[in-house]
Amino acid sequence: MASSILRRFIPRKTTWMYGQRMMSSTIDVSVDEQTGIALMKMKRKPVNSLNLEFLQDIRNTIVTLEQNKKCKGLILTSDVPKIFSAGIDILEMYQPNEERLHNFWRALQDMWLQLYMTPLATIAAINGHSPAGGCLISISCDYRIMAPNYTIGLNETLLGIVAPFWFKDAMCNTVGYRETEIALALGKLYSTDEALQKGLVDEVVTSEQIMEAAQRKMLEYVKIPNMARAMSKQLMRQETADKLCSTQDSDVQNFVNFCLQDKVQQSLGFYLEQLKKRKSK
Ligand SMILES: CC/C=C\C/C=C\C/C=C\CCC/C=C/C(=O)SCCNC(=O)CCNC(=O)[C@H](O)C(C)(C)COP(=O)(O)OP(=O)(O)OC[C@H]1O[C@@H](n2cnc3c(N)ncnc32)[C@H](O)[C@@H]1OP(=O)(O)O
Repeated sequence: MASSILRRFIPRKTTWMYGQRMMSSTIDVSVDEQTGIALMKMKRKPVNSLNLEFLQDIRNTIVTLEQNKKCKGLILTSDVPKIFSAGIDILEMYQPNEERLHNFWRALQDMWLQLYMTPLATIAAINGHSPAGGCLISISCDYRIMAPNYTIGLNETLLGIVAPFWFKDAMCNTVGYRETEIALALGKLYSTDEALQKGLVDEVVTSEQIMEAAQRKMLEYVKIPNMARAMSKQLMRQETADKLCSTQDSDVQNFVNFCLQDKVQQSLGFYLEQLKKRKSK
């Protein structure tokens, strides 16, 4: 069901499958073949930040699950306490190797296209903070359930960087144009309650209840005839995905040019310093 454009990219194999379990160093996946529901836990310590290899692993996992005829739905969550994902690994953008920077952004694009357009039903069980790239993963799922007392949002401007148009589009499709405009300008990180109020997440339950709630909601999704559900998703999302598909190379070049600017490097260095200082307080 994912567009033929997406099928062109054959990902590197780094995920191993043992029966109904798949393992890599950063991801743990199990598939319940009775219900057709897969559970993917991100476990790239300390904060599930998204580096090149982790992005490839996430994408490979989705591709492998799509090929499993028994799998209909995917629940994404974190195995790292209190953090869903800290977003892009800032060290990929700070003082980068230019070739790796190209590959990194391409991997982020490809992971996003795979997740956003997957015919699998997807639910994010957001059991921790979810800034920037973490928010992107969440809003790319079909449904979001979040635990209380965490934050989520596209906070890029706080780092002196800009959310690319496809982050913006995914956010607009979730909370609407005006809310996205405010959120991007201010680098807004929403509390769980605010996120629920704005429709950035669909449900709030305690951390203890989140997996049960995700399973319950997923059963609703996988009960719907598969092809009809997947085609409805495609109907809603294809236009947004195509916008990136048709400009992937120039988007990579824009990103690389942007990152290599002295001002951007200074901002990223400053932000990393603040993160370390915050820790030592
Ligand atoms: C017109 C437009 C033109 C051009 C545009 C073109 C292109 C666009 C350009 C750029 C787009 C980039 C899009 C970017 C997306 C992103 O995702 S950027 C990342 C944003 N993420 C954050 O801001 C999160 C920062 N982290 C935190 O807030 C906290 O760490 C946390 C709340 C997630 C967790 O808090 P704690 O549990 O207290 O943990 P610590 O803060 O102590 O962190 C532990 C450890 O991890 C390091 N770390 C944290 N986050 C990151 C990260 N994202 N990347 C790398 N490293 C991270 C932190 O520094 C600590 O390290 P150590 O001190 O232990 O070494």
